[in-house]
Amino acid sequence: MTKTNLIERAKNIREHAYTPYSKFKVGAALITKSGKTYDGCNIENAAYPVTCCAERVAIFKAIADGENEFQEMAVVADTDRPVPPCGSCRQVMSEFFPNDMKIHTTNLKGDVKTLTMEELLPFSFAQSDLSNEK
Ligand SMILES: O=c1ccn([C@H]2C[C@H](O)[C@@H](CO)O2)c(=O)[nH]1
Ligand SMILES: [Zn+2]
Repeated sequence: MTKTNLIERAKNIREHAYTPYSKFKVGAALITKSGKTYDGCNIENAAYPVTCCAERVAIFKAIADGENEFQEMAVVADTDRPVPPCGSCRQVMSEFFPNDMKIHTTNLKGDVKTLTMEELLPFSFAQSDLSNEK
């Protein structure tokens, strides 16, 4: 799958975003090493903090489906600049994405900013940091 196709998938699922509170729709598309795609949109809740971002919906769908090796992700929103994933999503991404994995952040105007996982969340807290705990 090309970067353009992945971005197109993110744009399509963005239409399914459930956003009665913010009206801010986000779409994310994730491709696994084996070539499967998992798309996500943000899903809000009347209890605002319960909201789940598009990126995490896509990742959690893949994990629940038994997939845990990832290749590339695209994220899109109607923003002036390519939409920056939030801190919670960056942390979840860093749990599953290799340091050199590419994340294409984009907007409806077609601006694209591609970052590696390492660039998106440097010096991230990881499983290996827990090793001294008894
Ligand atoms: O990268 C982002 C940034 C925000 N949101 C969602 C969360 C909430 O539903 C709305 C406004 O923050 O956008 C995402 O899904 N991904
Ligand atoms: Zn997020």
